[in-house]
Amino acid sequence: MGSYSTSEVLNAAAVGVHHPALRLHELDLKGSMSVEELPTTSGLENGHQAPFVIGVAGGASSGKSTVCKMIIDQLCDQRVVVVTQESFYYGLSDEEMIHVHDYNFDHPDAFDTDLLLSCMEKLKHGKAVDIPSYDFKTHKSVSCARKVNPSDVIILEGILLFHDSRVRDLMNMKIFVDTDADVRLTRRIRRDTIEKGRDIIAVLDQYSKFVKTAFEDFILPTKKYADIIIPRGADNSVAIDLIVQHIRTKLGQNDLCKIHPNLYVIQTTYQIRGMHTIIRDAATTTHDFIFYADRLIRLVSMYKHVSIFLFYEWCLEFHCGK
Ligand SMILES: Nc1ncnc2c1ncn2[C@@H]1O[C@H](COP(=O)(O)OP(=O)(O)O)[C@@H](O)[C@H]1O
Ligand SMILES: Nc1ccn([C@@H]2O[C@H](COP(=O)(O)O)[C@@H](O)[C@H]2O)c(=O)n1
Repeated sequence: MGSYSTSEVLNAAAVGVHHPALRLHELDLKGSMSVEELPTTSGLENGHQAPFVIGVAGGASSGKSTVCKMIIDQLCDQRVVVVTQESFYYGLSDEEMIHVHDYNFDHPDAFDTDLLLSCMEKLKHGKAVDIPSYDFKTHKSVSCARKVNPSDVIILEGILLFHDSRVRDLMNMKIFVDTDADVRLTRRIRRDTIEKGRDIIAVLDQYSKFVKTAFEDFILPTKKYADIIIPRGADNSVAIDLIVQHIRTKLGQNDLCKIHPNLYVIQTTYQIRGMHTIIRDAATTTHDFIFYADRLIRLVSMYKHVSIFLFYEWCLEFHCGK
């Protein structure tokens, strides 16, 4: 990597937030990189701009909704909608209601993930959808669904959002809110007793029987899928500022695409950021500059949807008869 230490390139690429997705193998800039793999921000193929989808997962009462609210407040000039995973809880049957204390609301099977996927598919394609409303008192969906209109940004929030790969694949950015277990439990007791009117013994029973185990078995293992981990949740305003900054950059690119319909913006990857860092550095050797500049130009000129270079077939006949 020429005269660059790993930490220099890492510093240039990382944005300051704990970023588990940044791995050394991604900095193998000279390795093969398929142009086909590079997405663009242009949504021209289907005539509308695909929304920027953010997934926010983490334990119950970790502060997910509060983090979402802070992001929305800062993105005040954008159309943002929040879709919560809890809207997709299966309603309990009469039989299940009798044994409600034995029902595991923290298991992946408690959610109608197929319905969530179909709602998200519609939203992603610019269609309004009816999102079910869930009642934590009756443990059932209520009849008045919530109409959600297509937006620039969709925030998907819920404890088990990173569990199913089909749901993860919908997301442009995955955030895990990482709050200590004792803080989560304290907040849960306060919320469930005061806001949901539940009995404290039942809250503690549910926690030790299902919530704690499900966190360890299903939620914590999905932390590895996160692009960004926010320690301390909403208290971490630095992380939230950086996330909002990143979203603004992405949305800015979408805006450019709206103004210039023939503009394709190749989405930044760590490889691209690393190459930019290298070619901008005055200490870069001529050889490295040519190598990385060439790679960057190739990415632009070879992109499968960008027909900026027209090719004509010519048949040349030489005097010698060839
Ligand atoms: N940083 C914080 N400091 C104090 N209380 C908080 C903080 N973040 C969240 N809370 C409170 O904790 C409870 C759970 O937070 P919430 O954002 O709803 O978590 P989640 O969506 O993960 O269940 C709420 O009553 C909320 O007001
Ligand atoms: N009828 C229900 C449904 C869910 N829960 C609990 O809610 C928690 C998830 O919600 P957050 O807002 O905290 O993410 C989860 O731990 C379920 O146990 C419930 O108690 N009753």
